[in-house]
Amino acid sequence: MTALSSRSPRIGIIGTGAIGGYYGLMLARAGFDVHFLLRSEYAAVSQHGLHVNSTVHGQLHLHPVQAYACAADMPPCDWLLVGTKSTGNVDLAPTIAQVAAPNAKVVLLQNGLDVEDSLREHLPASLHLLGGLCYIGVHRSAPGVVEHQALGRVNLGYHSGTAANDEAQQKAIVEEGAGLFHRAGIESQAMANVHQARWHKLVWNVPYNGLSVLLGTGTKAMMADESSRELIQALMAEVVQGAHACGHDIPASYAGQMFTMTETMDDYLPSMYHDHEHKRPLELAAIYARPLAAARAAGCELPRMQALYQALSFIDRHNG
Ligand SMILES: NC(=O)C1=CN([C@@H]2O[C@H](COP(=O)(O)OP(=O)(O)OC[C@H]3O[C@@H](n4cnc5c(N)ncnc54)[C@H](OP(=O)(O)O)[C@@H]3O)[C@@H](O)[C@H]2O)C=CC1
Ligand SMILES: CC(C)(CO)C(=O)C(=O)O
Repeated sequence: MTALSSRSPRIGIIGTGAIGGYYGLMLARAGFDVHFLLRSEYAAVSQHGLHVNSTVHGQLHLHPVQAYACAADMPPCDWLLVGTKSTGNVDLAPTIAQVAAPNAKVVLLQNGLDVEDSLREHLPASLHLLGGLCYIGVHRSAPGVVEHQALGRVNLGYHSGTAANDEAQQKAIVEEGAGLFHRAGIESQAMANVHQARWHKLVWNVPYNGLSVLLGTGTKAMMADESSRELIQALMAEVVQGAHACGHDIPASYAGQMFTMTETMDDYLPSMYHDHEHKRPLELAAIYARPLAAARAAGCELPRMQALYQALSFIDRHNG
């Protein structure tokens, strides 16, 4: 097992949107050396800093920000937190490779199944790749401004890299990652199986993300209507069925817990709703196409999820 570095690690945020901005700001406020890669919001963040308006922590401001418009200008980072949408993963590997210190750990803070796969094949073999499951409600309201509505936990699981055959090293890496978040006051759990953890997260994202776009509404209205409640429950049951077919046991009670949790939440617009509003591509491959294909390959058809995916594909193609 390789020894973990004792100096404070340098953290790079690749894609400073709602997720990257929130977690990056929290880590920087905890004293970590955090460097932020931005695209369209570079000028605003360089000038005015990053703002988080949080229902949990109040109004937070980070200024100045170590902000970059170009990956080549960033210093080598030990941990890279990727906060871009999964729709851009195929093109992201050169950017990550440019910023990564030797043996760096790259965490994909994204929703969806196996989002790591398309990136892994283009990354240097020496980099460790982890999945990060964010249980949080955040969105951007203006350049450099993030609204934090609820929650915040990040669950981490090892995906691939040179520790693939060394469970003890994987555990040490994942626990080191969780430790960074803990030091910033953020809940984080190590997950033994990242594929299973991604299926778990889909139980919420499959119904609510897609239906928010299709029905044009947030969770409150969906949870108040008998037809949408039935559809949500049926979609959740299909995700659990798909996970089972792929060899991942999700307890039957888990879907019920997610449903009840959403009933108690304030009205919430999932990230796919915001993507549709802003005419950005929807994360349909990660949240729908890939799980559907995995379930089908295991002999399991998920008809309601398939219908939702087809309707969303139409909407996505006509939203440009
Ligand atoms: N928002 C939420 O509450 C949750 C989101 N997630 C998941 O987290 C992921 C990120 O979502 P979210 O933060 O909401 O998305 P955002 O759209 O808010 O953020 C994405 C950011 O990545 C930037 N970006 C994209 N490509 C590049 C690039 N090549 N170089 C530099 N920057 C780039 C975008 O810049 P630009 O402004 O130029 O487009 C944007 O700032 C998604 O997979 C989502 O499903 C998971 C749980 C909750
Ligand atoms: C539902 C929520 C807010 C918490 O599980 C979430 O994680 C998401 O929007 O993806």
